[in-house]
Amino acid sequence: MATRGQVITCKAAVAWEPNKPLVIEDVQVAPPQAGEVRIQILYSALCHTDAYTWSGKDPEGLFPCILGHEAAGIVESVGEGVTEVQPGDHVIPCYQAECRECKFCKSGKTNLCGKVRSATGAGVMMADRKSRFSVNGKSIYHFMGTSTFSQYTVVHDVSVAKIDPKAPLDKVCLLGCGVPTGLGAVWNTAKVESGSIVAVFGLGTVGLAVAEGAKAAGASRIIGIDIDSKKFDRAKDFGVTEFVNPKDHDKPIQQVLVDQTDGGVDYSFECIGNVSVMRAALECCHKGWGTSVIVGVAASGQEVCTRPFQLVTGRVWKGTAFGGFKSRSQVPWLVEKYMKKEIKVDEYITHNLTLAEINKAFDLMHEGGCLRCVLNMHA
Ligand SMILES: NC(=O)c1ccc[n+]([C@@H]2O[C@H](COP(=O)([O-])OP(=O)(O)OC[C@H]3O[C@@H](n4cnc5c(N)ncnc54)[C@H](O)[C@@H]3O)[C@@H](O)[C@H]2O)c1
Ligand SMILES: N[C@@H](CCC(=O)N[C@@H](CSCO)C(=O)NCC(=O)O)C(=O)O
Ligand SMILES: [Zn+2]
Ligand SMILES: [Zn+2]
Repeated sequence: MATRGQVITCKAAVAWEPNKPLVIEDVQVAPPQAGEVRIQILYSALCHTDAYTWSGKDPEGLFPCILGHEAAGIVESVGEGVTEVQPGDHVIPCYQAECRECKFCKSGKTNLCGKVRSATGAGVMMADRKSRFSVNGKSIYHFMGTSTFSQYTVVHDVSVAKIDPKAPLDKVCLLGCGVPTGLGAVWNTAKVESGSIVAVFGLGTVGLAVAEGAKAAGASRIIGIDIDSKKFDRAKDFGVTEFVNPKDHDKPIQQVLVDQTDGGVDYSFECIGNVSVMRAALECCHKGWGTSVIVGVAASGQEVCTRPFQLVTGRVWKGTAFGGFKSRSQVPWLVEKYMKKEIKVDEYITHNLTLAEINKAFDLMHEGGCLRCVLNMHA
């Protein structure tokens, strides 16, 4: 390829400062070093976590940076020693790496991987602790090891899932974050059994994917909780069987749910990032066995609390990152499930815009009607 080994200048949305509009810049993207992969990003969706870091509330947020972590593209070139992907491969960048060698990967107990986490948290690449992005010589930080709001990005080889080239990249880009997170929270983290009563707090993409996963797992009731009643009609298509708006009740929402479910739900999922709701989600669980899974990402300085008695009496509090899925191994499997129409993806896409329209896409995210907005990165 003509660009192999060369610096590529391309368009990217740069977050120069928290909360200031992203700026489409000509960005220089350095060639991949050993163990790295340069990807042409074709489609990138926006996730609530991008907005969270952009807002300045993420303790790991670094500026200037290139956000974005839910995307799909084609490998442009690879660095020395990269064997599992080659130029032309269709891939999904994975913010949760999978090296298959570290203590975490070998534990059999978690999907977290320790190999590159310190570098991705510091916005740099492992090899030299430097960024591959710059604008007129000024270094720009990476984000979550993916930085997909750029036409080209560089990621670690342990952070790339090779997928079926027949899969439509404008759709399967969603399998980089929100949909797997919700499905996996149910299937891997909670392990919901058939007949269970499930409560889902927050009916955005992640909450709807929880509902979809719970329906597939055979849940008998799936109660959707959201402060926006307009969410319910759409939620029914994803498996939600009942809807509760906390604003319609004087009692705390946990009490409302306990009353409606003969003592509490079997499983609850917090898909908002609000620590008060996290508490409610735990406390609406059934005494003795109810399990609550935290999926939402809360702002710096926020802490969860409850009476320890809630746990003493058998409720279990858990959290999940990327739904517990092993990224490189299982993202291709999720793509296959989509191709066989076993999981929804298209249904989560409510808007399609271009990279140049990225600020409008973030505005849409804060409106109730938007689930996922997919950006065409080269239109
Ligand atoms: N753990 C992970 O790996 C992971 C992965 C992806 C996203 N996330 C996080 O999951 C959360 C949800 O993401 P999303 O993209 O679905 O977000 P979203 O903004 O689309 O959805 C959130 C929903 O919560 C509702 N809501 C807000 N406040 C509420 C309240 N007090 N009570 C009830 N409902 C309320 C909103 O109306 C909205 O429907 C975010 O915090 C995101 O950062 C975590
Ligand atoms: N940097 C934040 C934490 C953000 C966070 O929890 N990220 C989730 C993925 S959200 C995707 O939309 C995650 O996977 N966390 C595990 C990890 O980052 O290793 C903070 O510090 O609060
Ligand atoms: Zn995300
Ligand atoms: Zn690992």
